[in-house]
Amino acid sequence: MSQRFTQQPCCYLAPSSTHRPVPPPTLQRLTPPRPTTSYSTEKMFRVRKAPSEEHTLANFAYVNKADFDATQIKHIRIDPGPAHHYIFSIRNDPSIKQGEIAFGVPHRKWAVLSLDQEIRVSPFTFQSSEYIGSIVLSADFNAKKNVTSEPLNADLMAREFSMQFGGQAFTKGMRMAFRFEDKEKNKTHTLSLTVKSIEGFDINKAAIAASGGGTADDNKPKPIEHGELLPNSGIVFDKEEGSMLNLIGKSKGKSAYRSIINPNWDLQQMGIGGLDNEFSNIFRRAFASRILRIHTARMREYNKLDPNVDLDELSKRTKNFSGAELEGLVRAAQSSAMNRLVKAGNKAEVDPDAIEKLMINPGDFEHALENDVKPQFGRSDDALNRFQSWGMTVWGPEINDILSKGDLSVSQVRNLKARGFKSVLIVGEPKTGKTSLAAQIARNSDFPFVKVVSQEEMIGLTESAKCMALKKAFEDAKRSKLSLLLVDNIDRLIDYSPIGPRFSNPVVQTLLVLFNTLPPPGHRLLVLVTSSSYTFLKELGFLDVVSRVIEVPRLSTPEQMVRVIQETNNYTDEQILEIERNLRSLVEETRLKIGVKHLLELVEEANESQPEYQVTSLLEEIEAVATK
Ligand SMILES: Nc1ncnc2c1ncn2[C@@H]1O[C@H](COP(=O)(O)OP(=O)(O)OP(=O)(O)O)[C@@H](O)[C@H]1O
Repeated sequence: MSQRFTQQPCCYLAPSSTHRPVPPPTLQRLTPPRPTTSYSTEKMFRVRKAPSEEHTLANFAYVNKADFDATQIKHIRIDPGPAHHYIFSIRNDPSIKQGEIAFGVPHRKWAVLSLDQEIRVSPFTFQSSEYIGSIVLSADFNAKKNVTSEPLNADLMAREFSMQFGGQAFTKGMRMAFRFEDKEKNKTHTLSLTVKSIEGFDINKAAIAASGGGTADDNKPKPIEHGELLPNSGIVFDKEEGSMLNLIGKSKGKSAYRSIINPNWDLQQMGIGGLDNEFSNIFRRAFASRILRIHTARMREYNKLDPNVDLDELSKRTKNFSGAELEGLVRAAQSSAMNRLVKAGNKAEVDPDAIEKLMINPGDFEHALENDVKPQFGRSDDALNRFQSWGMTVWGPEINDILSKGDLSVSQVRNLKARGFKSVLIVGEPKTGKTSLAAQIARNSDFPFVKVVSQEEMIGLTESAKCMALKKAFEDAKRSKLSLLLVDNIDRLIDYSPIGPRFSNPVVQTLLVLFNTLPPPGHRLLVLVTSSSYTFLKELGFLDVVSRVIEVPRLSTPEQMVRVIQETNNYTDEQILEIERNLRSLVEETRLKIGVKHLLELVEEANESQPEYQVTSLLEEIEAVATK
């Protein structure tokens, strides 16, 4: 039997009925080894809007066939700036002119693209290790007006998702819109999704391992940054933090553990047609035999560790954990296993054979990782997400400019040879989006250690305890080789009050010392600081210790304001025109300027009124700001 995949074109079994026509994605044939990215046909394109909502929902980037023929090129890579790139699947659309590339709003927000921006685009091909075994998506309603408390069936969503997007490219952090129809209830829901994590597998290595070659590691799923979705990839939905979404079903939630290969794994159905049965069986066995195997000395000694637990895999997932945190993790897994042996009734009873029956399994570690122990060191991805609750609207070139300046500081720190420390002050009026932009720079940096220091974590601390906490945050960051610390809202950290003015001198002095101390040799640190009190920081001497100042402006034109309002998806095209008309005269009369966060807050407030008054209410709120 040949180990190679056959050469016939393969097909994807399109769903028999979906609420909207989904173009059947053609799955790439698997021919090991797959070529890597080719830059030979790199071109410059201008960013445009996706022509319709349907285009946005199909999750592609759209180009003219004369530029890239989508029957030949499935995916592209765009390079909006020197430090980051994004991958999209493409479709041809005759309404897109040559030299143009169109994206829906979620994609533009994710890749921080402004309309008319010029970007470099090249064809992209995934490697054989970049097939998606499972993907975790966090979900929320795409607009407040669509919020419902009725339960949404995550299994149904997972099925729809794989039908709609099989063969497409997905990347960690990617945002997208997803519409699905609950046929039982005859309802359509539109959600916004963010890709939280992806596990990939190497289809070629797995085949080799299945026939006895390669190493044990070859057929394990591994976290990957991006990959191609197979119609049979495991799909798990989490609800976005703070979302009203009520998910039910097996495909939901953090605790849902789904095997990378489900029992009905059928390569024919996956669209990888033309394989003989023998190969399919070997392939299926290769994955069925993989499950996690972990051991810890004491537990193993007493035969309390399920042989399916895999320490190698676990150590990869916990590489940022300290010794104490690892110990805590093992203990949390133990107590999860113990809980299974406790019968809950009127009074809790422990199974009399608990000691014999106690067995710590992979699910216990999974549970402990998700719920109990989070590393002190590592990336504060959750915190960064929280700072961008409304996403990023590129309301003007100013945003790209700010992010490029941030990227430059990131590259400078990365390229420092010996030891290095740079700090960037991100200043602007209140509610202009400073923290969110700092979070975007942190996200783009891809540094292994990213931590946030904010007043929220220091509530209730005395002045000296606060100084200690700050010292510890800097020390922790300096311990890692390449770190980024986001010191959010320094004004609040130093208890600054313009009346007086008052501030905490010990905290200021501590920060000045910390900003003046280099990390140890071989260690590099970038600190991003946000503030609304430029003049005061200048008086304190802060500007002498920071390497760069980035200013975040307010929105000052009706076009910028309309763009932000439009991207909330709360208004019809007619309503947007009405808002635009009114804003034009208001801005002309009052020279109104408003921060992006402030404007988004007003949209949210206006949404609380009856639908027919929402536009009036929004305009009144904005007018009140303008005339204050
Ligand atoms: N282009 C943008 N730049 C920044 N934030 C944006 C942008 N587009 C949308 N947003 C959203 O606006 C909000 C900005 O809030 P953020 O806390 O960053 O503002 P801030 O200036 O730090 O506020 P404050 O002065 O109250 O501390 C976030 O929810 C973010 O998702």
